[in-house]
Amino acid sequence: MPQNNAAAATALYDGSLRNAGPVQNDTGDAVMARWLQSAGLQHLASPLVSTGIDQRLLPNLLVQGYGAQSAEEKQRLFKLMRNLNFNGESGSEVHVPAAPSFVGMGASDGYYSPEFRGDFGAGLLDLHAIDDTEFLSEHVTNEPFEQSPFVAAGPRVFENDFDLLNDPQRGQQTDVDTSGTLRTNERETSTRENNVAKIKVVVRKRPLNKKELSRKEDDIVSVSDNVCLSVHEPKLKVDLTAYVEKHEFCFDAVLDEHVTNNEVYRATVAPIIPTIFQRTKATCFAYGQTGSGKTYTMQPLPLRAVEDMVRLLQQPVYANQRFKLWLSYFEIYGGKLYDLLCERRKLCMREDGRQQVCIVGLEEFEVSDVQIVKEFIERGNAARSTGSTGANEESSRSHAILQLVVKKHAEIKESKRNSSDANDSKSGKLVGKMSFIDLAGSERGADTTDNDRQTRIEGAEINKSLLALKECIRALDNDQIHIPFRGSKLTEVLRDSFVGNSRTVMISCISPNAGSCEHTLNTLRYADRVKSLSKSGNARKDQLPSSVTGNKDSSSAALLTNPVDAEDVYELNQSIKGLDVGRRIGERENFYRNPVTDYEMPSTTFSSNYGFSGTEENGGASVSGTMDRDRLELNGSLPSFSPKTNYIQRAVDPEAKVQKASPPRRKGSRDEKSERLANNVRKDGTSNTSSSTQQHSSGNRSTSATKQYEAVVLDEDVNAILEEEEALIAAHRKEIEETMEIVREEMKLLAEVDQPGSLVDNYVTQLNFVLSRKAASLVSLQARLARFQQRLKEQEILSRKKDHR
Ligand SMILES: Nc1ncnc2c1ncn2[C@@H]1O[C@H](COP(=O)(O)OP(=O)(O)OP(=O)(O)O)[C@@H](O)[C@H]1O
Repeated sequence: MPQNNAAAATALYDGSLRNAGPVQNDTGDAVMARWLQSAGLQHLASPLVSTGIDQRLLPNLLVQGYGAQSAEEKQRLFKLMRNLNFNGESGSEVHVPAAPSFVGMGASDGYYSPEFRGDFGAGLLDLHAIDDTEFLSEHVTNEPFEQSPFVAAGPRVFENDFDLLNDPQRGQQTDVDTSGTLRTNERETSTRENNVAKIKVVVRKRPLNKKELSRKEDDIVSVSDNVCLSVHEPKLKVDLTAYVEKHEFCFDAVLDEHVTNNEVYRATVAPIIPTIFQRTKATCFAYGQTGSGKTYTMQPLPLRAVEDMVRLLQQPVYANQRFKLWLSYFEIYGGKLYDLLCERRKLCMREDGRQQVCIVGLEEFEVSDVQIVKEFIERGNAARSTGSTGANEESSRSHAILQLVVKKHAEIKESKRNSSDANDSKSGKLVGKMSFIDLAGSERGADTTDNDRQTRIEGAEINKSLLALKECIRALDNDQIHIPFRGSKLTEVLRDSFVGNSRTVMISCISPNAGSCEHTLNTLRYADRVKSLSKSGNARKDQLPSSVTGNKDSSSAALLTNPVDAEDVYELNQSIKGLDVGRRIGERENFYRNPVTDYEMPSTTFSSNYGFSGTEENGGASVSGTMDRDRLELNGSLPSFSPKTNYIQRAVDPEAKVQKASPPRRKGSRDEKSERLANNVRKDGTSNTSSSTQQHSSGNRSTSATKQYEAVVLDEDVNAILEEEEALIAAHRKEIEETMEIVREEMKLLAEVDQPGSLVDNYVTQLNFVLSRKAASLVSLQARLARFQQRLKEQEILSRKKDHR
């Protein structure tokens, strides 16, 4: 039967689209009947045959309601037509109904046959994809993934993105082969592979842990269905009456504390795996505060992925093409790369001529079974940089990246014939890549109990990379030509996952206890921004019932109303706050020195900047009406935001920073920044006079501006220190090389002077020259060292001053 399906598809396709005349012979009828049968629509075959209706009229049947009665039948018929590419061919004759809400996909995305679809649709900056990967056969037969019990429990959860993989109805469209394994028809498989959303945001809530239970902490996160959750924030009124503020969020999926790691895999990574064999570069990462379950969530995913990938590799279509799976595991710590599977060897990142990211020295290991992968992961984890935080004894201080790469290897015979291909055959040609990233705890940067310089620098790096990551994901999903991957080492490393045919899954991990409320909210807001600002996210949110939208958390709701403006101003704050690396500041209206908070604007700050009235005493729902009106008014005055946008572009866009490459301590640069900041604050003050909260906080504005300015300066310092540190180390290396060269020259001089009859004058002159060079080199290094020491002291004083305020 599977072969029959393929044959039927081809025959019908050929018959209906390529032949000029209709296919009305017996073979055509039989093919049609079989094809309809494959979609569970066999009962439509007989009337068609008996009436001699031409298949080319099939599209019109949908319009006329011929035969297909139920909505489900019509949908199946429609899918069938799309698979046969009737739409692409028949032009105006065909009625194309509105796509059934495939979030993030155009109505026709991924549904045309290879001939019409072209090269996997529009990719972002798809410059290297074609050069660097093999063009693979679209006709791939895959084993489908197991139906998730989780999905079954909530059938609507993944209906938009993952439905075809998890659709129980698919049983009717698949056939069982002799070995008992499920096989899908080829065309449907390739269609499905392109139907996985470009970005998926999933939230996972962990259960209360022992400590939290012993402290009798409340679980403040309730998962209402599999896509929405509520955070019940305990609050106090001014008169100390307790009340609860409810924040609602909706995502592509919300996984509660009962969901197992297997189910997490099926909801997140499983649907992407087949696409890796189709030239896709995918990224899955976990985000959240320390101790929220990122590592717990991320660690099993590669194992499950390898299981499925190995199964796919064994399929003849891939085995015949000599596809192999390779694993590497490295970490980014303090902006530097270390190989976790090679004694933490320091790695260098380079770009080749085609801007392809290449991590020099990174060891890749071929893997063919899960057990080996398990061992590699354990080995890598043991080498990972961890430290203790209040919330987690084994807190990650680095971003760990595990990559599974599918490569196509040339035949040995071929490589012998053409020796220039020898290297290729050894390393293989990249087909697709799956990167798993266990991000450092998002609050690492403001570990208030341990705020030494090293921790602050670590925190600044973490903040920078999280902000850059969000920027890249947004750019990716909005089909922006410019992807700001230079924003951090993390995004630079993932550069090739942000171009071409890519997929991203973000798993936001949250802790349910009341004590983590603020962090939980900030994690959810970060996730919300990643999702809601994307095209697909907007589409989804637009469909939300107004009650949900109205109840949404204020900042999220603001973004729904006008994502661009709100985001721009939000980014202004983030660009300032995200750069902050010191201890938490007490005043509530100012940003906190906490990286989680660094990605979120406290509601009062938000209100003060925008004239929104989300005060503490108002629940999200009760203020939403006024807030929306205010926002709409604000949205009407777009031009007033442009200076901020300019600032944001300069402050956030790391490429702009790189291009300017101005010395960080240049006075002019600080003055410029200060001026811009002051302008922004002035703008805020003049454009948002309607808000009560703004009035409330206006008295603090100048202090706030000063602190924001200080934060920018502090960040500049941290960045400068990191740059100078690199430069110092490089200079030291160079100095050693020079010294060695000089020593060699000295030895040569000694050897010469020892020769009988040598000229001592010559020796003295040359030695003098050599020693001067040696001294100059040392003095230069010492000067650099002294400057660096001074910078460290300045930074220390600056941050202490800030801490004491
Ligand atoms: N869904 C869950 N079910 C059961 N236990 C969990 C779950 N999520 C996390 N845990 C437990 O919570 C603790 C902290 O989890 P984990 O180390 O994964 O946090 P993390 O977010 O990676 O922290 P950090 O950023 O500090 O590394 C671990 O002991 C882990 O076993």
